[in-house]
Amino acid sequence: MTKGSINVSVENIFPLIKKFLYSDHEIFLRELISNATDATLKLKHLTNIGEAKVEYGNPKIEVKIDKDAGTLHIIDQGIGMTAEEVEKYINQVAFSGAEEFLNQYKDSAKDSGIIGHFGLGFYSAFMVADQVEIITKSFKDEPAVKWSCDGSPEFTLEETKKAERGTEIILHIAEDSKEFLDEHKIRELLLKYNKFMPIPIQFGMKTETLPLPEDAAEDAKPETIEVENIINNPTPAWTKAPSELTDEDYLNFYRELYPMQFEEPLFWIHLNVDYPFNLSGILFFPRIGNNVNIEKDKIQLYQNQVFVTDEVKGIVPDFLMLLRGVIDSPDIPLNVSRSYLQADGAVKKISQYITKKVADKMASLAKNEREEFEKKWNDIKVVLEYGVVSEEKFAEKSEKFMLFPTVDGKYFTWEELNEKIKDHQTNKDGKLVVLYASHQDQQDAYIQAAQEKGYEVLLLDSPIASHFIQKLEQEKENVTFARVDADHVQNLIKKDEPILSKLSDEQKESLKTSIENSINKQTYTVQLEDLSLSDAPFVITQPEFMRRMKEMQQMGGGGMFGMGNFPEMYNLVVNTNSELANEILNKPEEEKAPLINQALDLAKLSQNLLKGKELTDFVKRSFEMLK
Ligand SMILES: Nc1ncnc2c1ncn2[C@@H]1O[C@H](COP(=O)(O)OP(=O)(O)OP(=O)(O)O)[C@@H](O)[C@H]1O
Repeated sequence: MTKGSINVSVENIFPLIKKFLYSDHEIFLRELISNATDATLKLKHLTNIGEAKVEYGNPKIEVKIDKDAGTLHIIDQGIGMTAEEVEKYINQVAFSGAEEFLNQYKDSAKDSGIIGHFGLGFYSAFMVADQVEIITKSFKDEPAVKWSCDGSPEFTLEETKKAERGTEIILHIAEDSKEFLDEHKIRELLLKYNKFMPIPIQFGMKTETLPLPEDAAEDAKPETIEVENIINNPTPAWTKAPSELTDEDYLNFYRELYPMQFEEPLFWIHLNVDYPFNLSGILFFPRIGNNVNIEKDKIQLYQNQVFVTDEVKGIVPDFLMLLRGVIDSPDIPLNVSRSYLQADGAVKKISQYITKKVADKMASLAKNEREEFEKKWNDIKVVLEYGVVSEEKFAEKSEKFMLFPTVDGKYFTWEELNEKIKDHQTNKDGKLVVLYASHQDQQDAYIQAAQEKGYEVLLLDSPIASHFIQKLEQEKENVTFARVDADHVQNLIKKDEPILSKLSDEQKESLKTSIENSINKQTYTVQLEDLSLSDAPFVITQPEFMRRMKEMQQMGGGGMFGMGNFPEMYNLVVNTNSELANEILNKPEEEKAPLINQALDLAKLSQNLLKGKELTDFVKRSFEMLK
């Protein structure tokens, strides 16, 4: 037996490891299983190239709990180690890695971003164990050895008996880490980190019911057998070529990934690239609608099929954070802080690649499966609008796939829309005015008025529509958007048409004064307009600019500073050519106010602004009038 002391300058490194990595100490299992996987894959490689003259077979990794002994075992059938290799890889290489890590990050250890994702490898075992043993037999014809270390720099190394090739790591679980002797806990960790690792992982046994033979008697009981409980799927969909997969395979994988999601994804994008970086994965578009909260079931990041995190900010562009799925790349540096990640060249390229793939997929759907794409539009528009607003590269490609739905269920691309409305909706200054509603029911009166004039009205109702519109106006020359209630329909698209007025200037002045005296001037600005006889006498409008800035501010970002808290302000458009205007003018002074108030309430009602006591009073008053 050899006794030795690990060459170490830090007096006792293990308590330090434990302390620094405390918050994330469960990763020890992932690290040890990764090592077992590497050892197995190395053997596969060596047998493939004829370097190892042994049978590769169907190796597995076994995880076992021995409650009585207080130990957790990780057993593989990989290449194993000779005494010399243990000396080299465990006593020297692995240790120097751990030491280097500690020296480098001691001071910044509180930045858990660094610690959490640092592959500390074998020595992370000491986060949960007060003694660790390695029993290993190399695939080479050499005796098995046992290494043992109790967390001090002293270790022992001796020959031992082990018939099969491979390595068994035995963790004597420390008093404060007993939870890792709990089956549920270990199962949970295996499912979290190792669900898609490439070598089968066995954890205990399970009972399987055999199918009954066809000619079985009616009361026959099916037979059951005990089989190894394999917890992972070693060949998940993203590791296969898209040509090998059917739609059903993708849907099955989605269910496997998110067992608690009962709704199917709308479509998916298979990512696969190996130059200039290596990345594979599948992104799913769930039904998003106007719900922009992401709490659970996020995109998961893997490194060679080992789960790393579901915090993918910085790697996946922001607008795609609402998607689900998997990204697997060995090229994403995990041992660095978030701010560094965002500046990393490879990571930037990955983000750009993903953006491009999503844009290409959308363009192909819009071109080849237009009808289906239209049906799904409502569920994905938020993501795409967000993409246009936040990613220049995405915005550049977006004309091919952004759709503009109308209030009556038609969908146009920008080009189609432009073609359709350019003759009728260009104003006297040569600007194309795109009309839209944000709420079909609430703005019905305005929508109807616009449609009566032959205008197309879009329905832009996503929570970020105002940001999206703002962006389009910046990008496109001579285009302006106006919500249908931004002004009286006559003024929405100003044309060079002669305006005739029935009232003289003095009459208008008197009408304006009477109205202003009867209403709340803080909220409503009276605006007299010479409209046609059939146009509504009173209409409430909200100027586009003010309203949009307020909305943008409320949604976060953009908008003008302080606008979010600005009081609501409206214009009260009064049609001077209406019969009602005439009535008001000609009524005796004391009868004007009731008439004006009733008309204002009606206008409010059609803008959904009449609420609470005002509404109750209005209804009462209206009933009185019917008597
Ligand atoms: N189960 C095992 N079978 C064979 N060799 C192993 C096993 N576990 C560890 N080793 C050897 O010990 C070395 C050190 O392992 P350790 O986990 O500390 O670092 P690593 O795997 O090289 O890197 P990382 O820090 O990314 O985990 C490995 O490179 C490998 O040579």
